Amino acid sequence: MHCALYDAGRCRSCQWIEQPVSDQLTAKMNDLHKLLAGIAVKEWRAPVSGPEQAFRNKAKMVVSGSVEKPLLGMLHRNGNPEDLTDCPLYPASFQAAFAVLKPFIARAGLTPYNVARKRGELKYLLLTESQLDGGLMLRFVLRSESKLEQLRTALPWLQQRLAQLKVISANIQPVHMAIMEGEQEIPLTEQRALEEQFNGVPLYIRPQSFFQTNPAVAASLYAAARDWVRGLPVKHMWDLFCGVGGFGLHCATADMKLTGIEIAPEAIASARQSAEKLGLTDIHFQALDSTQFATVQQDIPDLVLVNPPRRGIGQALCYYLNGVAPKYIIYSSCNAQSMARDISSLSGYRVERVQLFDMFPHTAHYEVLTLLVRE
Ligand SMILES: C[S@@+](CC[C@H](N)C(=O)[O-])C[C@H]1O[C@@H](n2cnc3c(N)ncnc32)[C@H](O)[C@@H]1O
Ligand code: SF4
Repeated sequence: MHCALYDAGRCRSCQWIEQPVSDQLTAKMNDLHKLLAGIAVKEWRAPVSGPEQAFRNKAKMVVSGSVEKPLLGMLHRNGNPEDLTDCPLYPASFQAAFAVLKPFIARAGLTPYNVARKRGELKYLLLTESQLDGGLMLRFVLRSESKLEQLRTALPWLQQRLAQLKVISANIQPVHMAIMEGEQEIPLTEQRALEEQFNGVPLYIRPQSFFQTNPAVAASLYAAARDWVRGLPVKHMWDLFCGVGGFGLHCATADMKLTGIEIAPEAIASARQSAEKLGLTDIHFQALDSTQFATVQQDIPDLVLVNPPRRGIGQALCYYLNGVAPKYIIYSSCNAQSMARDISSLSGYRVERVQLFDMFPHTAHYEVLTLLVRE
């Protein structure tokens, strides 16, 4: 793929961009084979990839520059700002949105936050698009509430020009140079969630909850998990680290009991909304720590699906699973290294099937779906 910003040395985030995607896939498969070298794998499925560009549904833009001439993009290590509104990973609709957002920042008087001087208000713009209808969610990450009224007053101008904006909120992040988002989220529209749909399954995107950023590949991943689960005698399953419920909602049937566990309450609100829309009643989504939930359960399911953050599921959950021994485990991971470590801590399981999903093209990262069966 070609990226003018990469060629000009202005952004080097896509370190593999110069290699054809087929070579990238080969290198990722080699990496996965190496990480699982000590483990017998019965079936390797062919890797799944999606579009090479315009595949991201989300932009996280650092706002810098001046209020009259804001830049949306990132800061280099030396603190110099870079405008990335032309990044080819975003859909064309984002460029149109950025073109309206820049003058809006000036109209609303949202002075970009200056990291070196610790001054200014607007730190980030977070933009997400639904594939269902092109609806947009926009979040303003602000240093404080001091410009909130100005923002509210100016919003109708923005909404008139970007009719696809459905969900708008302000996130307050008072801490300097800390994680991107703060705890306080202030809704600025009545609509609080953006409706999405993968494979006919309704999903809801909200502020403060994880949502997959490559919708085409994520839809294939969820569909694969659904097909694998439907091929097994599963009447009761857990979806741990479930986020907005994508895996569980795909797998659930009217005669299956599903429990979904996720730490972020906003993600659980989305998952419950989907379950209600699907009319499925034996679905129980709860905002809890996965390990704390699991370790006090008596009713052990046929299948436990896990999709943890990069750190993996951890020793405590592995030991617990060894003890209660569900018949099947499906492990979906964005970090094959921690997944390989966790699998080697699981005893009494054979690896039935492995499939790579190229969720993060042009980088060394990938997603992998693994089915483990009790011996
Ligand atoms: C890789 S995401 C997967 C989300 C979801 N399965 C999906 O497909 O969108 C990992 C999720 O784990 C959640 N998480 C992190 N720590 C957790 C914990 N200790 N217990 C439960 N969920 C946790 C995160 O909030 C995040 O939503
Ligand atoms: S993130 Fe976007 S701008 Fe940066 S190298 Fe990749 S494609 Fe180019």
